[in-house]
Amino acid sequence: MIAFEHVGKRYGGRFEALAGLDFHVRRGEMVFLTGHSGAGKSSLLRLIMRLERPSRGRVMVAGHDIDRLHDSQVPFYRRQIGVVFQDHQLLLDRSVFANVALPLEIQGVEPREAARRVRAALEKVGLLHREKALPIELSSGEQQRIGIARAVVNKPALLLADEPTGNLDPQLSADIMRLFEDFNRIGTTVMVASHDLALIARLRHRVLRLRDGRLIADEHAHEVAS
Ligand SMILES: Nc1ncnc2c1ncn2[C@@H]1O[C@H](COP(=O)(O)OP(=O)(O)OP(=O)(O)O)[C@@H](O)[C@H]1O
Repeated sequence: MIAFEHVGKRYGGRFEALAGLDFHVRRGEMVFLTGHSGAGKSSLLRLIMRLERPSRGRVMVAGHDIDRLHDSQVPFYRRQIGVVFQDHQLLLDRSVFANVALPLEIQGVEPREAARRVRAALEKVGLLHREKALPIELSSGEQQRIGIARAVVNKPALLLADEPTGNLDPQLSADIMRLFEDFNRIGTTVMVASHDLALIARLRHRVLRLRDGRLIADEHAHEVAS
């Protein structure tokens, strides 16, 4: 699903945020990405989303070198990736329903079909009963669930999350990670950047560890546990 081949990223021509990255993520895998602040986790995710382009090497997603996508193909490409941010980035003056519907609205999905898909996504994150609420009326854990519903409403093959539990207490963080596991179980490839080492260790998935822009460990569940 994802292949990094000797990938490097420089910002402003001098600073190397990522260097010599080589790894593969198989379709259907769930992977954590960890490392200190500034290690390059967000940069790596931004390369996959093609919000940034590599200074070196190739980023392959679903068999395509995404650097070779024509500008006109990029919006279509991005729509196939669900993205969850730490601060969920919900529109505060729109209902829960409208927030989750937004990606479908942008694509021009027919309203009845969109409503069906929005409700299915809300049901998966356990918040169908809050569809009329405004984001401000929800707890931070619930807001993050809405962010996840919006990310999956398109049924993306790939789900990326950048510190999705950054602001949540341990119990809510575990609940959110369990949701990612649910989507992974139904076939979605999931990559979650997180610095919550205790939680990551408990969940027993593969862990890619970055330090100063380099991959210093690629640990599979059995190695993490031992
Ligand atoms: N657009 C940019 N221009 C210049 N430097 C950048 C840019 N984006 C990131 N960097 C730098 O690249 C390095 C990696 O940053 P990145 O945000 O990818 O790390 P991170 O592991 O996600 O950190 P954090 O957990 O703090 O978000 C940092 O030193 C950062 O300052």
